[in-house]
Amino acid sequence: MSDVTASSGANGGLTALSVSLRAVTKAYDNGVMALGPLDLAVPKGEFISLLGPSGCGKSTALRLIAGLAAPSSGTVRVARHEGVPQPGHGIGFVFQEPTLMPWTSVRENVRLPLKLAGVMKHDANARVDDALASVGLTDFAEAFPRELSGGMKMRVSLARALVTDPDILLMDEPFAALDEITRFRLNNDLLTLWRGLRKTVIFVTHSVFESVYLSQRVVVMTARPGRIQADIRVETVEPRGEAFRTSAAYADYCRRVSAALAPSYSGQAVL
Ligand SMILES: Nc1ncnc2c1ncn2[C@@H]1O[C@H](COP(=O)(O)OP(=O)(O)OP(=O)(O)O)[C@@H](O)[C@H]1O
Repeated sequence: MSDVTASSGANGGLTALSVSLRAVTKAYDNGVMALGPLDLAVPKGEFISLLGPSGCGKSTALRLIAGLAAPSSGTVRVARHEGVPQPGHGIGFVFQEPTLMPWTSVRENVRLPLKLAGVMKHDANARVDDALASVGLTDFAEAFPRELSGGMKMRVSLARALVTDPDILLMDEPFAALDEITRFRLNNDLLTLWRGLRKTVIFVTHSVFESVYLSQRVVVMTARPGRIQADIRVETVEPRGEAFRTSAAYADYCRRVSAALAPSYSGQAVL
């Protein structure tokens, strides 16, 4: 039996947990066993990365958490705000492709989730302005997507995910297509945002370096069907910055995470 539950925190024992997956599996209709069994508990406000080989089920895990797909077995629980109804069900999703509407402005792209939730334009405006300011795009509100660089388009996508003030931000390889300099900059800006907003972030990446730089916890998954190979806590002086990126501690964490990933591409037994 699968069970997808939205808990308000007062029930379901999820007071401190944002997301809880218990013995979750996912088999697609074509017979592909994509995931699991997977157990994962993410406390509120934590920034975790899911790292694993291509096709191990990382995107599937995000889709299950977002309620875009149902597990084949097991339980997915997501804690929600109490009281105020949340457009977007309290979850913001950022994909690798910014998927912006090319025919309209940055402002209208960011307003879309509020529009879909029936929020009137004059009520939405202040929230759109806040979201644009949070990603440094105030001056580009009236620009069209074609006028933006790849990094700026990704900022619009991030603003669009933030505009509903979700509790949880799911990010599926958002910076994978960007050049390294833009990626580093967006990494830093994302960390600044996270420190200010303290949302729960579940960040999918293929990059060991990115996962260690960004997250408090790196969850390394096995090859398909994805299970947890290692769960590594990254403890360092906050706030993180270039000093961390070039430190011996950072290199050491990267080595540990790479070692945990190794069996999934070398076929070795798990240590
Ligand atoms: N809708 C679907 N129907 C059938 N199979 C699917 C579907 N979505 C994903 N799969 C398969 O499930 C497995 C896991 O896919 P998923 O996209 O979750 O992996 P991933 O770890 O995110 O991959 P990548 O890192 O390459 O993006 C893959 O083998 C994929 O082909």
